[in-house]
Order: sequence, then C-alpha cells, then structure tokens
Amino acid sequence: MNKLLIINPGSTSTKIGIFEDNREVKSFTLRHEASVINSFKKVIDQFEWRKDEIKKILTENNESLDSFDAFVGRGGLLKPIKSGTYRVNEAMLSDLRKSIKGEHASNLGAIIAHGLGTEFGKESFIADPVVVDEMEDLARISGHKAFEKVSIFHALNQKAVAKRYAKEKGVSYSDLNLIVVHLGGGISVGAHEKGRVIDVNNALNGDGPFSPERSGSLPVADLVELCYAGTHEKAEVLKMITGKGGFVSYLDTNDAREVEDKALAGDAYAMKIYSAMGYQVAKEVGAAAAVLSGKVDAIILTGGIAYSKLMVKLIRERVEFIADVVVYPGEDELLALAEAANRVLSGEEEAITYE
Ligand SMILES: Nc1ncnc2c1ncn2[C@@H]1O[C@H](COP(=O)(O)OP(=O)(O)O)[C@@H](O)[C@H]1O
Ligand SMILES: CCCC(=O)OP(=O)(O)O
Repeated sequence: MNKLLIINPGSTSTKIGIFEDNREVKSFTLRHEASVINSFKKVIDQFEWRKDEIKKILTENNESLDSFDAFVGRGGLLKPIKSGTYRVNEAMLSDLRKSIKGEHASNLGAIIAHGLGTEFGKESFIADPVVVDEMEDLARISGHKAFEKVSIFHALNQKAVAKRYAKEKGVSYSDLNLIVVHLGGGISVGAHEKGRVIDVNNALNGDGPFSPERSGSLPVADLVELCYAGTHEKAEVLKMITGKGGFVSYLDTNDAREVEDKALAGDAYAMKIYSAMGYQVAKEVGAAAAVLSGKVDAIILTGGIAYSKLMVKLIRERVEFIADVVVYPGEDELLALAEAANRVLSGEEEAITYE
C-alpha cells in the first residue's frame, strides 16, 4: 500500500488529499481570499506560506509528514507537453521557478511536492499539468502572425471528469465528443474530440469567459489605449487580466458564493454580473459545439461554481439545445493525481521525463 500526499494549489484555494493507494482517506480545502493572494508579488513568493498552511492542517489532524511514500502536486505552467505522469526533476523546477510560461498557483504543485519529498527522502510527481497540449493546428491561429493561441486549462480535471462520464456510460472516452466546462478561479471550456482536447480557451490570459478572478477576452484596442495612457504599470495591467479581473474587479471578491448570495438577496448589480458570467460561458460552449461540428454527446459542467444551482441554470438554459448537460460539481483532481502516481509506483506505467 502506498500512502500519498496530494497537493493541489489553485488560484482561490489549496486542496490537499491523503490517499492510501487510490482510496481517499481525508481531504481538506483551504480557501484563500483575493486580498491575501494579491498581497504576494509573485506566485513563487507564496511557496513558504502555502507549504506552512499544508503542514499546519496535517499537524492539526495528527498526520505525520514522514508517513507518506510519495508527494504528488498539480502541474503548472511548463512547456506544452503531452498528457501523463511526470517525475519532478530539476528541468521542471527550474522552468517553474523562472515562470517561463507565466504565473499561476499550479506552479507551486511540483515545487511543494519536491520540497517535501526532499525533506522526507521520498519521490515527487505531477500529472496532466495545465499545459497539456492536444490542440489542432487550426485552433492555434490567433488572427495575427505575431501571436499564437496556446493550450492552458484545467487539463487534469477536464480529462478526469470526461473519463468518469465515459465510464458511467459504459463507453470509451476515445469514442465520445464532449464539451467540458471547468468553473473554478479560472474558467476553461474544452472541445474533447474522441479523447483529445482539440480546442480550448486559454483560461489564464485574457481569453474566453471572465471568471472569479480573470477578465477573459477584453476589447483589444481599448486595452492597448490603456497600456499607453501612462496611468498603469505593466504589472498592474497584467493583474487586471489575471488576479484582479472578473468578480474581483466588479465585486471585490473571488468567492462565487458571495456573489450568488448577494444576487439572490436582491442585489441587481450582483445578479447582472453573475448572469453575464453564465452568458459568456454559454457562448463559449456554443463555439466549442461548432468546433465539434455539432456532434456533441454531452456537455459537462464541473469545478467549484458547478455547485451553484443558479449558475448551472443560467448556463443550461442557453446550451441544452446542443446536448445533455451533466453536472459534476467540484473536481476529481485529487483522485486523478493519486491514480496517476499509483500507476507509476505500481509499475503499470513509466513516468515521463520533462525536458
Ligand atoms: N458551493 C459552492 N457554490 C458556488 N460556488 C462555489 C461553491 N464552492 C466553491 N465555489 C466557488 O468556486 C470557485 C473556486 O472553484 P475551484 O474549482 O475550487 O477553483 P480553484 O481551484 O481555482 O481554487 C470560487 O469562486 C468559489 O467561491
Ligand atoms: C491555469 C489554468 C487553470 C486554472 O485557471 O486553474 P484555477 O481555476 O485553479 O485558477
């Protein structure tokens, strides 16, 4: 039996799982307010704080760190790579520490897992990082040759829930066309064609629907005007897109529950913003349906905001003409990471080397 500590840093939370082989023994979700997250200049500056929060919750629950056989982290912004399990190595750590592909909490998954692994003499892994890239060439064309669309999304959970849906239907993931919508701190809408995510919005950097803490697509020329108006530093503008966009910009919170509560209590502005998010997500689902030429077996809604009956209703009423809408609230990320590491530890699969 392998005892695993799973570490899943997200933009609004850190989730931790304790697994014995593929069985979840305990899990914890630490929610982080936007004001706390935005008080750190860089994601790497959150390393000690998030690691200490993890150690604290384990101590409070009488879990000793030296009882684990391996540490498994969510994978971050690496070079575009294929789906699979990767052993954390120096090349990976170096790219993450330098933020070669940008800043996101998931960059800390490998770094914390490796930090704990080194401290306790155990192995560390990541699986299906946010840069898993299966995009069609056509989907990479942006509209100007200076820019290319890239694949940055909730690859781990999108693939996990798509496979769960296939299993429940008794068919193979590679026989289905699915649209998977992850509604988290960031929002991604993926077109899964026969087991490959052939198109998806860049959930991190100003593409697709807005989210609790991201702007999504913005009017580009207006953005350029703002950049040259002499009123904002580059870092501030980048924060408007990722970190202080979406709900944080409109309502000063990254917590969808707060927005929903206000909306349901009669706050018309909160209702307008909440509804606008549902509207933008539905529009992106329509785009993904076109990518799949209308041949869609199901639309899957997942992520933290999929717990919201109101958000599900707002999306469902606009997209159910396309296909059945199935809701898997929360995420299967902790289990997916445990399974991925166990496949390697049991010898069923070889870990891929990141170069
Ligand atoms: N029960 C719920 N109802 C509505 N929204 C929720 C619920 N639980 C979590 N959320 C929202 O989901 C978002 C976080 O989603 P999650 O998938 O946990 O993302 P992340 O990994 O980015 O932290 C937050 O805005 C949070 O408020
Ligand atoms: C970087 C893409 C994945 C993402 O947005 O994750 P969170 O919702 O955890 O921020």
